[in-house]
Amino acid sequence: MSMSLILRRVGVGSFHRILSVKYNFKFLYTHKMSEKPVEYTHTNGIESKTPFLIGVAGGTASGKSTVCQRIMEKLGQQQKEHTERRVVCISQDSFYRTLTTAERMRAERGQFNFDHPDAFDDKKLLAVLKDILAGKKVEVPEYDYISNSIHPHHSHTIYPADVVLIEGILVFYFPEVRELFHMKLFVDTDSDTRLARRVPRDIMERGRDLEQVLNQYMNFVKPAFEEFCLPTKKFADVIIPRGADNVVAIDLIVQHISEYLKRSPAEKSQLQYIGASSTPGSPQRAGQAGRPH
Ligand SMILES: Nc1ncnc2c1ncn2[C@@H]1O[C@H](COP(=O)(O)OP(=O)(O)O)[C@@H](O)[C@H]1O
Ligand SMILES: O=c1ccn([C@@H]2O[C@H](COP(=O)(O)O)[C@@H](O)[C@H]2O)c(=O)[nH]1
Repeated sequence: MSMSLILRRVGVGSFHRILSVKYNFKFLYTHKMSEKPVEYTHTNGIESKTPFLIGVAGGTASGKSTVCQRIMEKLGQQQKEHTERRVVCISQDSFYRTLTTAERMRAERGQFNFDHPDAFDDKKLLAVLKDILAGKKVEVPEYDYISNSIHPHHSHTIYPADVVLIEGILVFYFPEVRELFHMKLFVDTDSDTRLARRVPRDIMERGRDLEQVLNQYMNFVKPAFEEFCLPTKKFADVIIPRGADNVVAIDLIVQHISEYLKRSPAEKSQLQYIGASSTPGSPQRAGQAGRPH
């Protein structure tokens, strides 16, 4: 079923309760020619493709990873060997920068702000995304939340794929990174729910105690969400209320990706309309006001 047919069946009114789509729904199903030519690169004499890059932002514990996992599952990608996957997912947390000794000591006491843009190595993230767009195989570090640092021995090899999802609290914060995305999703889960999910997750999976989690949340996570993450919601093309609970929204996104995967390479290159071209504040739209968040 095509996206336009789904829209007609669901009805535009109901659709807006399922997810919010910026400007108009056309973005999801209009085949607009890319303003940037799609680059075909050659690695070892093999033509490789430019993948469709999807940014997934949202507050901590909003369900970004779970939404990406659901998308991968519904597309039957989780069961595949890594080398065979057509859709892959990367976390921005893999791009936390290495802390100085003093910062590491503050982090151990829960006094380092991991929610501030300065905590990330945005240049490295940008370089890796550019390599991915160039069709290269890349190594992505694994982040260890217990030692608050990149794991010294573990990394993930990301093989060239058709669709790459990048999820993280600040993936829309850095303009150069933001402009690389062909589609931007914002997982919009209410903050009480997010805190209620973060507390058990950080205690069970990230080695924290209750007092530490609540102090970090009040001192850093909540203020930084309001200052740095929430304002980036205006850059999203699609807003997903309630995260992974929003099965209809996830199914619509899955449908869009499946249709993309069925296309020939030439059709794909035409479908790679540039998300940045519809982004308020991007060079192409300088002077136009962004939608308030
Ligand atoms: N819809 C949901 N219902 C219940 N628990 C959820 C839901 N979505 C996520 N969670 C749980 O909440 C925590 C945070 O979810 P996660 O997807 O890791 O969020 P994020 O990637 O945004 O930090 C995890 O423990 C996850 O299992
Ligand atoms: O060493 C660290 C690194 C990060 N955090 C917190 O993690 C979240 C981002 O991850 P989500 O999966 O999106 O929740 C961020 O809010 C940091 O506060 C950490 O606690 N320790």
